[in-house]
Amino acid sequence: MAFCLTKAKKLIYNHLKSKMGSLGIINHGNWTHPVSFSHPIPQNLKKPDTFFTNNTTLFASRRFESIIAGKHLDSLRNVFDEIEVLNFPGGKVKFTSEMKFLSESPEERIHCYRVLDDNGQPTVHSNSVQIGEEVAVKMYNDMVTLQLMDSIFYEAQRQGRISFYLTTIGEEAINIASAAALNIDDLIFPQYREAGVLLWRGFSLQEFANQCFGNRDDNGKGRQMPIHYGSKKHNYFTVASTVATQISHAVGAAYALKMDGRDACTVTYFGDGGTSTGDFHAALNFAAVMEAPVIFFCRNNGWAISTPVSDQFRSDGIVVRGQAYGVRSIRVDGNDALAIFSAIQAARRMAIGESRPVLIEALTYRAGHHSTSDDSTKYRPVHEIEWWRVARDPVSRFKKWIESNGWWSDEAEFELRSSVRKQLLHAIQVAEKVEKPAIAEIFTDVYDVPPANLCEQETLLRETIKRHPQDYPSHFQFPL
Ligand SMILES: Cc1ncc(C[n+]2csc(CCOP(=O)(O)OP(=O)(O)O)c2C)c(N)n1
Repeated sequence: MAFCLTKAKKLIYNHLKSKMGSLGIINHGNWTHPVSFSHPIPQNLKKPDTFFTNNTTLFASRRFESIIAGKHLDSLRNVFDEIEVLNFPGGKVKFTSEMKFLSESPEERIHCYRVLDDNGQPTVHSNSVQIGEEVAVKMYNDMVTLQLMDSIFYEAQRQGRISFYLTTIGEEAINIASAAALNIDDLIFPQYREAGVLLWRGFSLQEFANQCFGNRDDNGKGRQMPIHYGSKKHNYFTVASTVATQISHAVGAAYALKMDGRDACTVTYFGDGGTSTGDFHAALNFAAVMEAPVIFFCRNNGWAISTPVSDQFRSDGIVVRGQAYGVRSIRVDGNDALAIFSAIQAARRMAIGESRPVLIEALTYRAGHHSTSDDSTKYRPVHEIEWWRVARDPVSRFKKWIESNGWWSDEAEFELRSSVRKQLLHAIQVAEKVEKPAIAEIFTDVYDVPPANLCEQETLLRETIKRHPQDYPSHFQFPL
C-alpha cells in the first residue's frame, strides 16, 4: 500500500479552501487520494467510503481505516483532527490533538512602522503618503509654535502668572502630524497632551492664553484648570483630566456619525496610563462590536506620571490588545511625523470606508515633566530624558527632512521663531489684563433649572463674599 500522507493532506486542505462541492476520499485499490465530487456522483465513481460534507463534518469509515491500517492510521487521524472544525459562534474553530498554550508574548515584538530615520532621511522602500511643500512647512511651523508655546507658558506658570501647565515636549509630531492627516469634520476627543491638534485646526495663540489665564474670553469661562481646552468650532471636545473617560465618548460619537451617514470619524488620544483603565477595554470592545468609525490613538510615552510601563502591563505594549478585541492595529514611531501622517490617513480611510475602529500605538517618550506639579528627575534617570530630547527629537528630525527637500532655511527658522515668540508674549500680556468671568458664571450652563443644593451654595458664597470682601479679588464683588 502506498499512502502519501503529505500529498493527501495538501489536497484535502486545498479542497476545503476552495469550498467546491463535497470532498471525498476514495479508495482505488492500493492508492488513496481525495477527490471532489458534486451531486449527483458521477457514474464511473463508486460512492466513497469516507467523505466530508460541505459543513466539513468528518465520517471516517471502518473500511477506510482498515485499508490503511497500522502506523498510518495515527497520522491520518492527525490530518482529520486538523481539518475537523467546530462550528462555533463567531466563526469555525479547527480542532487539534496537540495540547498547546498560547505564548504570553510573541517571539519577536511587533515591529514599529517608520518612514524617516533618526537623521530625517526616508528609509528605503517606505510606503508613506506623499506630502507636498505647503503642508510640510505648515506642519513644521506648528511643531515649532507648539514647542515655543510650551516653553513660554511653562515659564509663565513658574512665575506664578498661571496656576498650572502641562507640556507636549517630545510628542510634537504626534500632535501635529496626526492632526494634519485628518479632516476638520473628524471629532477629536483628547486627553490633555494634544494641544497641537487644536493649534493645527486654527485655535489662536490668544485663545490658548485666554484659557490658561481663565479670563472672560475663555470658552470655558474660567471654570477649568489651565490646558483644559475645548472648542466647538474646531470639533475639539473639552479636555477632561479624568484619565480615559474620553475614550468611550469617542466610540459613542463615532457610532452616531455612522448612523447619520457622515463622511467623518472620531479620534481619541490617550496615554499608556489610559489603557490601564477599564474604560479603554470597554471602549475597544464596544467599538469593534458596533463597528464604529473611531481611531484610538495611544501615545505610549513610557510613563504615567511616575509609573513606568513595566509596572503597568506585561503585554507587548498596546498594539497587541487591538487584535484581542478584533480591532485592526498598527505600531508607529511616534517621533516620525511622516509615519504618523501616513498611518493616520490610512486609518481614517479604513475607519470611514469600512466602518471599523482602528488602533494606533505611537512609541514615544514624555520628554518633559508630567506637569508643573511634577519633577520627573526624582523617578527616572536624567540621561534617559536627555537621550530622547536630543537624539530622538521629532521636530529636528522633521526639520532635516524639509531642509533636504530644499523647503526650509536658516533665515526661515530665525524668522519663524522670533515672530512666534513675539505673538506668544503679546497673547499672554493681553490675556492677563482681560477681566475674569463674573462669579455667577460658576452656577450657569449645566442645569436648565438649577437644583436646590446649587442655589444654596450660591447664596452661601454671596454671603461669605459680603462678609469678607477683603479676602476676595475685586472682580468677585457683587452684583456679579
Ligand atoms: C481616573 C483618573 N485616575 C487617576 C488620575 C491621576 N492622573 C492624572 S494624569 C495620570 C497619568 C496618565 O498617564 P498617561 O495616560 O500615560 O498619559 P501621559 O500623562 O503620559 O500623557 C494620572 C494617573 C486621573 N486624573 N484620573
